[in-house]
Amino acid sequence: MEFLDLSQQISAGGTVRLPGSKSISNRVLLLAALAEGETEVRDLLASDDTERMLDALKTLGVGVDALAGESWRIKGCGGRFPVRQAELFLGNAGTAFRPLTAALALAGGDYVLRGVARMHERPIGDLVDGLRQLGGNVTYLANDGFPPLHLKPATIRAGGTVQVRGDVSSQFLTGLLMALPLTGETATVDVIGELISKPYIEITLAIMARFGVQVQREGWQRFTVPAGSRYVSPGTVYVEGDASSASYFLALGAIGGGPVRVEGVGRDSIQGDVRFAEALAQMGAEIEMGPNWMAARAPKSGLVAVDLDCNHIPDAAMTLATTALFAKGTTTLRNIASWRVKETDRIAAMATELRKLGAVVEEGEDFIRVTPADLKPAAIDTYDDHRMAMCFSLVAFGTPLRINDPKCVAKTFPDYFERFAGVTQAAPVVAIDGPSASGKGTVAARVAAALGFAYLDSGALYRLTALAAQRAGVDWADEERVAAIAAALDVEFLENEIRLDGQLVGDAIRTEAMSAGASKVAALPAVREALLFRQRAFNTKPGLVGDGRDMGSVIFPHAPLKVFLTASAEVRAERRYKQLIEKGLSANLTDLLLDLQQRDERDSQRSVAPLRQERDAKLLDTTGLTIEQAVDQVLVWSREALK
Ligand SMILES: Nc1ncnc2c1ncn2[C@@H]1O[C@H](COP(=O)(O)OP(=O)(O)O)[C@@H](O)[C@H]1O
Ligand SMILES: Nc1ccn([C@@H]2O[C@H](COP(=O)(O)OP(=O)(O)O)[C@@H](O)[C@H]2O)c(=O)n1
Repeated sequence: MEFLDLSQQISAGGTVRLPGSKSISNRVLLLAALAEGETEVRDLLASDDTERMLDALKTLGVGVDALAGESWRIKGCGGRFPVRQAELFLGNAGTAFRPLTAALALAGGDYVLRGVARMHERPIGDLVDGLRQLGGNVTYLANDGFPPLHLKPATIRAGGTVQVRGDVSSQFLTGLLMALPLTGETATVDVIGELISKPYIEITLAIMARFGVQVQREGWQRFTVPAGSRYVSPGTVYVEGDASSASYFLALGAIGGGPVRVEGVGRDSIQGDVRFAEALAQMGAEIEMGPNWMAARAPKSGLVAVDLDCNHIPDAAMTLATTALFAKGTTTLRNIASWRVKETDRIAAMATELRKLGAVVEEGEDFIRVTPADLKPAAIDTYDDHRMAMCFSLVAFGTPLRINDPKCVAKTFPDYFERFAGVTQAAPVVAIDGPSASGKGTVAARVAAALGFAYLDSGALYRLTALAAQRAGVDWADEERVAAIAAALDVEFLENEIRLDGQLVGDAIRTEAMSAGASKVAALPAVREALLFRQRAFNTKPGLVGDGRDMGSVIFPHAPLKVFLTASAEVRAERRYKQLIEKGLSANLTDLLLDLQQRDERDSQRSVAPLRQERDAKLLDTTGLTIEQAVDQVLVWSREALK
């Protein structure tokens, strides 16, 4: 599985131009297709969900032309799709599936609508019931109440009243409302139960109005589409930036110092999720807003927990769940039952993954309660849910972490992690690589102490793996079993000692036998893979000095300073000889030189992460240098690079 490892972050600040809103993009595309006349849609969101809608419209015979940038020209079909029989695949795009179901059921053709497996688990029965009340001929192709669906031509009962439940997904009401003008008659929708996510209905009504259809609304219970309503292109439509996407960056500002400014949505937005900013303000964040922008910064006294009804911001509320990890006290997010029928069961997913990090979480049918704790590194699963991936990126302010399947963000925000990197600053790494006994460990430990950084002796992990394998009677060449041992190593790095399975092993791993064993197990790709995240998890604040063979090439490729430390083989053999003798271990200079040359050869020639000087690494030959001189040089470079 693909993954993305995030280092611990130190600060956040800067400006992000947001991608277009998903909710607005897909509504505008559908209404532009149903309208009379051509519509130019500017700043459309480029993502999986909008691609599903664009593909569907093309399949239905609607003229769809890509213009420069993220602009599209849609040739409206005046309420009648040219293609009368088609099979559509809509992925996991709820904002495409629900409204298209409604529009196509009333459009009088023969259509099959399918999605990915998760889409087939997301309820649609309430919408289908509404469409059947109008005479729509809709059949379930698998399970009752769920996609896939077969829509057949039907005689639509014009006029009258349709009842639809409002407490499962507001997208049912959105779908019905957008489709009703196709009947040409007066139609009224009565909402049964409390209508959730009302701000999304406001978006629907605002966009319908933009295309010339005024819905009359009595509270949130009754909506009437007048007879003779028809969609007419307004010419050009600009899609606002995505307010849900804004939530991650505002939260970054609130957690990481800020200010982080988002452009594309602001005070004048029609999206309900802009009210996420109010929730963040309640947590103490300092919020500023203009017509088309918002900015957040951290409060001096720190964020505080909230107890909040989140019905009006169901998507952005997820961002509060991970922001809560940085707030004092226990945060409770209420009235979020709709999370359970989204891309995944978001309450369950959120609780499971937060617990992996050490947070204390309580979940109920329609709420989640999060109490912060000392966060520990973990690999976070994202459940093919873009928002899970984006929410958990915030956790990097508390601990390094791994995000599994990070590309799921493509649903709404394909370059999210690049933008994230653009406004955050990671804890820096000084990467020191080089051959055996070049002085890496000595120099790295002293540089770390001088900078106040943590120190990673990566070679020790390979030595520990070799020792643990030997103790378990596992051959150093048995890749699978050695990798399993590496993955499960129970290690504790103390000030000047190392514990393996509770026992002190500082000297046991330094013997020449273990040097040879380490270099053998280090050549096994599965072993290196197993130790990858464990090493990256050392990248905490304020920073890290790591030494080894692949610190700069594989483990920390973005390290602001990479040093390649070396010395002549003879000098290195002498150094190692002295080191061993001082430790009271036996040693033979000739054997040491030979062994070291063999190890250099094996480390340089292996297929994975071979020892070599990276192009962006600075070379330091310590053959004629004292330790102090070597340390001073690396410190000079560090101060330059970390400025
Ligand atoms: N100029 C120098 N720089 C670093 N170490 C040196 C230097 N001169 C001698 N040494 C000694 O060399 C030995 C090997 O260094 P070490 O840090 O263990 O190397 P490595 O981690 O590269 O295997 C140590 O005993 C160290 O004190
Ligand atoms: N990042 C690293 C560190 C060590 N190693 C391997 O582990 C062995 C022991 O590493 P070490 O740094 O403790 O060895 P010395 O340089 O101290 O001799 C090396 O010979 C390498 O084969 C590696 O492959 N990658």
